[in-house]
Amino acid sequence: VTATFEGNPFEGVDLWANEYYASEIHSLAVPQLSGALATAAAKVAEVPTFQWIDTFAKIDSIADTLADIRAANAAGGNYAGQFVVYDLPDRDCAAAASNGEYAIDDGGEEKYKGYIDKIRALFVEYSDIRTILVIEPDSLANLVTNLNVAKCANAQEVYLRSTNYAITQLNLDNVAMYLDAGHAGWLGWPANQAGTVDLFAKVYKDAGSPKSLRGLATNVSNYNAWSLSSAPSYTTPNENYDEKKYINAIGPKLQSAGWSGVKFIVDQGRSGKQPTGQLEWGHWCNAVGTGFGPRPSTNTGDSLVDAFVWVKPGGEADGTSDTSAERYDHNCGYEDALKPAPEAGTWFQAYFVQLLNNANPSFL
Ligand SMILES: O=[N+]([O-])c1ccc(O[C@@H]2O[C@H](CO)[C@@H](O[C@@H]3O[C@H](CO)[C@@H](O[C@@H]4O[C@H](CO)[C@@H](O)[C@H](O)[C@H]4O)[C@H](O)[C@H]3O)[C@H](O)[C@H]2O)cc1
Ligand SMILES: [Mg+2]
Repeated sequence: VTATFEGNPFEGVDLWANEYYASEIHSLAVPQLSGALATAAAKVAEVPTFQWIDTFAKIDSIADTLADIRAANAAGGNYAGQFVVYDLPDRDCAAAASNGEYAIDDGGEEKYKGYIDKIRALFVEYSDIRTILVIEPDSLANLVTNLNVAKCANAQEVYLRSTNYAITQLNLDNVAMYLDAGHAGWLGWPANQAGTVDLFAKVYKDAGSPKSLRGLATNVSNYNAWSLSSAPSYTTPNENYDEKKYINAIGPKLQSAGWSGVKFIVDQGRSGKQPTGQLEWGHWCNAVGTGFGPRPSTNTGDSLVDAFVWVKPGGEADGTSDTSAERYDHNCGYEDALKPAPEAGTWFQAYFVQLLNNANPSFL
């Protein structure tokens, strides 16, 4: 039976802790730990994180996870899956660390359609499972603030057409989608809000206001608090110094711009220590002084916010610190970036231990 639903997709289900992250922790992290830290690490593996589909080949891991969920649900469970769609051509156009497999000048737009088509086929095959998606981190946000970057300006139309393809093709009864919308320190600056609202409202309307497109995801792969009583030094002079302020600044504006039912989810996976150890708010790569944050929950206290979630799986690197690497980004060389760091998306043990030691609530 198709897992149709109304309203908040996080209500009335349990979130699945996928085997991909659990196996990273059990095979890579735990063996390097002992005593209390090893015990705490094993608990992190039980937290439901989003599974990043950052290559065409990774689509097979969606099938694995959906099969796991189907089996668990057949045994009495009521689980939903969480995935990140992340493979745009000329991906991560303003940075180097997360550049992807597809290039616009090498047929990337058509290849991306094939990527989306294969994913859609799985969600149709597993229409009995509720599936929650974050669509293309950093992409539209870069179109708001980085059209001065040649690679982003060149990618603009392809990003828009590809995003439209994704949200129309994945508009299925068992699917809920959230478009990535940067974070308070990115699109939350007053100067960036108008551009943000215009772009996201346009994308929503141009796609025909898809029923499955529930809203926006914020703070993905970043470290901001949900709600603070005072501004961390590095956030000044932005009045929106946490995600609650950012969301409540743009939510009503999006409603007025034609997205009346817009809702939000907020990544809190690496937000447990506030203030963080960042020297500059814009230093996004492997930031020091961070910890695992509030666990995924619908208990947000804010009618605009469906859930706190863990989108970026803590322990997977943001980018390599190897200055000779092709994907080396200078952001990963800053003093407040933990080093030495491996390639984006690969296991970064020292970072995992940092998050574990600084976790709030604690796993220890
Ligand atoms: O004093 N003032 O009044 C004032 C006004 C405006 C100011 O300008 C703002 O300054 C902000 C920095 O504070 C900039 O925000 C940064 O923008 C970067 C992209 O350009 C983001 O990087 C991405 O981060 C992702 C993970 O989040 C990575 O996955 C991804 O690979 C990576 O590319 C940073 O997060 C984000 O913090 C704004 O654009 C800029 O408009 C500044 C001051
Ligand atoms: Mg990144």
